[in-house]
This record gives sequence, structure tokens and C-alpha cells, in this order.
Amino acid sequence: MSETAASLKYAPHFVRPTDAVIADLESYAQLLRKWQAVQNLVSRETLNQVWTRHFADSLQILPLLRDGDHNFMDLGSGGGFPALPLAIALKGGPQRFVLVEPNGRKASFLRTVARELDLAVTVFAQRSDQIDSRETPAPDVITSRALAAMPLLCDWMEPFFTSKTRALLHKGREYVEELADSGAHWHHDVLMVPSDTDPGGVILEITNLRRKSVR
Ligand SMILES: C[S@@+](CC[C@H](N)C(=O)[O-])C[C@H]1O[C@@H](n2cnc3c(N)ncnc32)[C@H](O)[C@@H]1O
Repeated sequence: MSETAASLKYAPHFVRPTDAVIADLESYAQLLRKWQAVQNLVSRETLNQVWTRHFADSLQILPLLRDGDHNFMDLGSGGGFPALPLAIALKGGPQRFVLVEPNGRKASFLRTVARELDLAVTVFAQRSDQIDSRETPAPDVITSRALAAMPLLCDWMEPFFTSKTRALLHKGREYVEELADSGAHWHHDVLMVPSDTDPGGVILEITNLRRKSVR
């Protein structure tokens, strides 16, 4: 499969013609390569596999989305994964994205991509725990890839969680141990969707997140 073809698998979920989405993804890949020289945005070994390791990996969230999912929040966005490929695929739709990334240079990169590609993206250059949940729309969907293990992620997601929020989290094969750890302190309903791109990995769908009361 060619690099681009990996992402084309998700074309039925794009809001715009496939050619327009692929053109924006190509522009994003160019900006990523340009900025990588001054700021490590992705690991060096994945820079030549951006379409499979980053774009297709991010876009696998698309088939899991529901009609009313309009407000997205991505924690620890780094170089923009998974949020920016999703914002590109859904450009022109009602979806709005809040990206949380405390590293100033990475936040500047995210703002540059959003501006150049005209994406419905707001970037908070802060840590997740520094953001007042009243400053952001209540998210329908929270995404996060490679930020933290489940217990800490639950701490950071909880202020933003409503009864309607779903977290769709990229997790590697260690997710079973992570869920055992978070289950000691949190109630959460969990669905596991096998990853299309990471053997042994999953997209974890978390709903009804509530801290267990201490007795
Ligand atoms: C390993 S990178 C993952 C980036 C991206 N999600 C990806 O998968 O390519 C983790 C990112 O989280 C950011 N980060 C670290 N602590 C954070 C916090 N408390 N809240 C939000 N982001 C944080 C780091 O600056 C870094 O860019």
C-alpha cells in the first residue's frame, strides 16, 4: 500500500472531496518537515512514514464519530496528532477543535498549520491542568495520543467531562495494565476498538468518567 493510500481508507468520512483533503494533508506534511528542523515534532524515524504512522493513525478516529460530535478537545497535541488530520478531514463541517500543548514552539507550529490551512482550531499553549474548563466549550470528544498513562489522563480529562463526553484515546498494548490502575480510582465505561495501525494497540472509548469516592 502506498503511503497516501493508507489515509484514503478513511475517505468515506471526509467532509470534502478527497483530493482537497489529500492536498491539505500534503501541505501539513511539508510544514511538519520544515519545522522539524527547529523543533522535534515527531520522532526522526517516523518522519518518512508520516502518512501511515501519523495521518492514518489519527484518521482512524473518523469511523467512531457520531453526528452530534461538534466540539473536540485534544490533550498534549505535540505536532498535531490526532487532532489536525481530523480537523483537515472535517474542514467545512460544524466541528471545532481545541488543542492543548504547553510547549511554546509546538503551539506556534499548531497555530501556523491552522492559519495556513484555514482550520477551525484554537490552540491553548498551556498544560491541561492549567486550563479553566469554563474557558472552553464542553467537549463531545476528547482525544489524546502518547501523553500519559490512564490514571493521570483521567485526572486531566475529568474537569472537562460531561455526561455526554466520550474520550477516544490512542493506546498501545499496555492499555490493560493502565485500565487496571485507573480502575482503582475511577469509574469509567470502556470500549476497546483494535487499532488499524498499531498491532496490539487500541482506541479506547471512555464514557461516564467519575472519581471513586474515598471511604
Ligand atoms: C509524546 S508527545 C505526543 C504528541 C502527539 N499527541 C503525538 O501523538 O504525536 C506529548 C506532548 O504532550 C505535551 N504535554 C506534556 N505535559 C502536558 C500536559 N500536562 N498537558 C498537555 N500537554 C502536555 C508535551 O509538550 C508533548 O508535546
